[in-house]
Amino acid sequence: MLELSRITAGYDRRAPVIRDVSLTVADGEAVGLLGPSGCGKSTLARVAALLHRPEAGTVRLAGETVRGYRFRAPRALRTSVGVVFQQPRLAADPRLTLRELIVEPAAATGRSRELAGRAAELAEATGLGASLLRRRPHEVSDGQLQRACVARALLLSPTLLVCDEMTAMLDASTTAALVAVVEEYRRQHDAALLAVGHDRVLLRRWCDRVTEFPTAEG
Ligand SMILES: Nc1ncnc2c1ncn2[C@@H]1O[C@H](COP(=O)(O)OP(=O)(O)OP(=O)(O)O)[C@@H](O)[C@H]1O
Repeated sequence: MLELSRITAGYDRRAPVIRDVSLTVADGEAVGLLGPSGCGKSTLARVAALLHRPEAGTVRLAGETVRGYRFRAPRALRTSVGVVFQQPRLAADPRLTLRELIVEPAAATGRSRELAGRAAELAEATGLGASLLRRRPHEVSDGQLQRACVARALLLSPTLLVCDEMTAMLDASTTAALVAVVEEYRRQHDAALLAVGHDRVLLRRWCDRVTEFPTAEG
């Protein structure tokens, strides 16, 4: 599903954050990625989600070699990856209601009407009732906003989910609820998962395999 080969990436060409890192996630597999703060896990997750162009190395997604990142990535490839970030407040457009936030990826592909029912199902699965769906990000808690971000990430039925510290700012019950939603989605769609985090116990429980950064693969 995802093959990251000898990736070098960062924010300053002279001082890359990650050097020569490789990682593979098989079809339907859940891989946990652990590592100390600042080692570059989020940077690698952003490369995997086609949001950050590496300086060197190859990314293959669903058998295709990735040549463009962000808006330069082909839409079909971009929408085959769902991403959930650590800080929902930075990821979510503050002007949108939670309902609009969930359905926005469909609007970008002209499929809002077709996917309205799916958006409602995902809102229900993530525990968001009608009154919360009418609110904007500043009117809900971090946990409620993260529920909407998970629903949004699943809307276009991705075959790979990248969860970057998805549960870092959540309490135990919201963590359990959102991990259960992701797992149910993966069971139904046979989707793969790359879960980045600090919580070894959670990742061991959640994933088929947990790897330390830099990965054993290189
Ligand atoms: N947009 C950016 N511009 C410049 N440097 C950045 C940027 N984002 C991250 N960095 C730097 O890159 C390094 C790796 O950051 P990254 O967020 O990938 O690490 P991480 O392992 O995910 O950390 P954490 O576990 O604390 O989230 C850090 O030194 C960080 O300061």
